[in-house]
Amino acid sequence: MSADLSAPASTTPQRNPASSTEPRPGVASPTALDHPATIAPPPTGKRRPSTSLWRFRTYLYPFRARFISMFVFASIGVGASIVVPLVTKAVIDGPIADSDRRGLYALGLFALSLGIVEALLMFGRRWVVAKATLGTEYGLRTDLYAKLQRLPMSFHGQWQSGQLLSRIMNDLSTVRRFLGFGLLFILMSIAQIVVVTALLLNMYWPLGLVVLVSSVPVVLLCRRNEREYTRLSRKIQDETGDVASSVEEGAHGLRVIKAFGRGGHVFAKFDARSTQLFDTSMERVRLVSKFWTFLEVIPSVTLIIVLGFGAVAAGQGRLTLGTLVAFITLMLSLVWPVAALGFLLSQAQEAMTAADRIAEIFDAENTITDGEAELTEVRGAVRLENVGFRFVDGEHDVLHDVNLDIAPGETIALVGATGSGKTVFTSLVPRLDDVTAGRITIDGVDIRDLRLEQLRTVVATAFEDPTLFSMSARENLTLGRPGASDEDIAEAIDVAQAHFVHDLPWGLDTRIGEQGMSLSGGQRQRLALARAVLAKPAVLVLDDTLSALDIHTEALVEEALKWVLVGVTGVVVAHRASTVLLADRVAMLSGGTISHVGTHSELLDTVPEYRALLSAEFDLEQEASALDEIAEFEEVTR
Ligand SMILES: Nc1ncnc2c1ncn2[C@@H]1O[C@H](COP(=O)(O)OP(=O)(O)OP(=O)(O)O)[C@@H](O)[C@H]1O
Repeated sequence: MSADLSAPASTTPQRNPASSTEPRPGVASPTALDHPATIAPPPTGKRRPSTSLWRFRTYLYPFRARFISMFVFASIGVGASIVVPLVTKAVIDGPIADSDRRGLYALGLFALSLGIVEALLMFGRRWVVAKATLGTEYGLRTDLYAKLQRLPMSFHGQWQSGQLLSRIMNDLSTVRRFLGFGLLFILMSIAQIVVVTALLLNMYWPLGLVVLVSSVPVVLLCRRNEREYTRLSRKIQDETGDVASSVEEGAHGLRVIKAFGRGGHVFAKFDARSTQLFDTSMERVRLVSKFWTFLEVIPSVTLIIVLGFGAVAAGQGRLTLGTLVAFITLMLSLVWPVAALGFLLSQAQEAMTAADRIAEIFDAENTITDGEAELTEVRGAVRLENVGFRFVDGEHDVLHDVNLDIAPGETIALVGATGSGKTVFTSLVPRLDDVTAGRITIDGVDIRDLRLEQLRTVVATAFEDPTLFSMSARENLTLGRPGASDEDIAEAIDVAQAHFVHDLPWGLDTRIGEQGMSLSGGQRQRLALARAVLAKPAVLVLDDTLSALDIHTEALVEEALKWVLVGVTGVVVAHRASTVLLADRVAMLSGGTISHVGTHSELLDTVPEYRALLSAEFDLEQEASALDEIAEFEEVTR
């Protein structure tokens, strides 16, 4: 008997495409577990862990035939292993005592057949169980990933991605190991202990009683260790998540770490977390070692007692030699189930805490839920009515009383100081976050009433921090419109001035490195911009997408954007006068609300704060163009 110790594969979490993921056929529906909770659960669970594991039973249903076969095979196998000592007894007390050669062959053949049946059943059990447990793990993992995709940005802001990674990989594997191995053997061990003890009592009750009494300290010890083992298991699982977070942050932030020469500092932090994990794991090993030692001692002591009393009883003729041999063989067959029970119960505890950690994600409140309304003809009129927003853990509103009417086809430039809430504003339109006050409508329909899939087709967003996925440039581009034609792709590339993709080694089929790190910041932004443009939305939201472009490329992209924004309702976060000029009107964010709306020249004339904001940018532009001139001069004079 061997535990399945296959190491879980690792993966890197990436930002979500906004689409929801449909459950796969043959896999339990995610809604089976998607109970909305009133508040997001804390990272450490307070519920009874066994409840979480029990909830996941629906994932076993598609494989019930296999699980039932597994139990049937295992039960027959255990039955066969119990019958063999009884046959031995019959052989010793019958054919051997009576020198009956034919009887000896018959019983010997029977015992041999039992052994073969047992081996075949073990093979059958392993074969049927593999698909069932891997399928259960697959179903759970798919639904967990789908749930993560549906959860709002506020959830992902609160959770470390390493913790999510450790739950979706390690904890799920722990649950799978328990379902495929631990649970079966706990039940089989208990059944074997009960049946064999009953047989022993029936064979010769005084010795049976000795065996029965010896199980009392085992049960007591299991109960005593249970709480401590659960606590340590939970701690180890949380600390594994912390280590995964360190690795993930270290890998993503490697450039910053190297640039600041903080490798030693970051390593020390990682080392501290790893050491903590090592210490807790050792603490659990110590607990288990003490427990096991005790469990190993009990059967040995029992065996000595049984052997002593058994020999005396056999000498006095109170039991036959065959019965004594069968008694001892049966009793020895209990050593493994009794000793394994401790390990199996620990595995059960571990699986329960793992299930608890997984349930915390399933229980997280999905605040961004699908509406039912559908826009038949999209015009793209966007209206914000008394909109307010506060982060879940925030103490004050980031936005309040925001009112704005954007006509179909109109472009609004959103201008405001750093931290004034521009990014928050842009995240509210595609419902990456939901307003906490007021409402946003598109063509008069509250966006919370719209089907999310339609909303995110109507609204396309390009972010300040352009996330690219580990896939080809083409796949990255067509994320929002998978069926886009080559002409559409070429047009979007043209608009976003992303022609550099054609110079990549395999052109559009070049795989962009993890998080697009093999591209420059400006290239990534242009690709992300092309992605948003390609989606052909009615409402295009650009959150400072021009910030990483040099002045010349920015001018080219801006020129192209003029054409993109024709006939599209646009919200463009702008820092520079040149970007503002793309818009029909400017909305200025100040003090958490839209303080002024008007044309660029109106605001320049009447709002000193606006003037100050843009002139600061103008100064920076002047500085940048001066630097460009110096660079050009150096290039020429080199
Ligand atoms: N997850 C969060 N939890 C709490 N507060 C946040 C969170 N994210 C942003 N904020 C706060 O919300 C405010 C608005 O942030 P936002 O990113 O929208 O500013 P911004 O105008 O886009 O700034 P910038 O021009 O620098 O990009 C800031 O004060 C910021 O600190």
